[in-house]
Amino acid sequence: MSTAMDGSVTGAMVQAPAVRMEAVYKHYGDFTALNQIDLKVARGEKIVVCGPSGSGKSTLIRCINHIEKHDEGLIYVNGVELDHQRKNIDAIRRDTGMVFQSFNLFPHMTVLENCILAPMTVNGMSEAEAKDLAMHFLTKVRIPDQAEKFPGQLSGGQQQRVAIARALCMQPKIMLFDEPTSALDPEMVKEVLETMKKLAEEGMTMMCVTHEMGFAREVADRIVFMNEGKVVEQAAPEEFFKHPKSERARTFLDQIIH
Ligand SMILES: Nc1ncnc2c1ncn2[C@@H]1O[C@H](COP(=O)(O)OP(=O)(O)OP(=O)(O)O)[C@@H](O)[C@H]1O
Repeated sequence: MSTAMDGSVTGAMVQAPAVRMEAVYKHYGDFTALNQIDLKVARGEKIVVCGPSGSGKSTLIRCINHIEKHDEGLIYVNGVELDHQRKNIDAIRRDTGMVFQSFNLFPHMTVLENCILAPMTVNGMSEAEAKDLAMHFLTKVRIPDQAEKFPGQLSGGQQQRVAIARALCMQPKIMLFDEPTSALDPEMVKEVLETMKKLAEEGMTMMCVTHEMGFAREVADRIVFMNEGKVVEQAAPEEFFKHPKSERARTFLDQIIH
């Protein structure tokens, strides 16, 4: 089986892509934040979404698990349509783990309580099962010893790893990251990127909005470059960094790569 640049899969077994967006628009009043987005992400693919501030990167990610509602076009997650009647929203949310810049942990709950909440309330797991699962993922992100602490007692990097573990506890098929390291002190960035890299190596489908171009080079199968609500170009990292096609991508890369 092989993956084409547009995210389609060729070979014996044809599966629906992890994400398919067709002519997607998102408007805020008169402002068009997403302007005719056509994008496919194959299962197992790692996509880095980059582009200037305000280009629509967060909006794109947020539309995929319906934190934002797209206005026009079609979005499918693992072949299931994200319909405006919201019939499939719960299933799609379960399939898409989301990690935000600001961690979004409940401050009054311990790390473990943060991690077991959704598996128990949404997936109907018993407390014992949910705790086992949470400890498994807290071990994976290398902070099992922090399980009884409150988020405020942890470093930013540790809080973000809790957020990743919490998302993994829902056993998602796709992980969506929205600038997961941009609120962190520089020394914390590496540990979060290492965690993400490990997930990538294990075959997780990932879409990451990030300015971490070293991570993009190393981990991404494809870079999606956005400007003014559009996907302006997409290419494998070596191609994108060496030969960006658009003037806007060249300027962007000049600004962020020193
Ligand atoms: N809730 C909202 N109401 C109105 N405008 C919004 C809203 N959310 C986003 N926008 C606008 O949509 C545009 C795209 O925003 P978005 O956050 O997706 O950009 P971005 O590329 O992720 O930017 P950044 O890199 O600065 O986070 C911006 O101009 C932003 O001001």
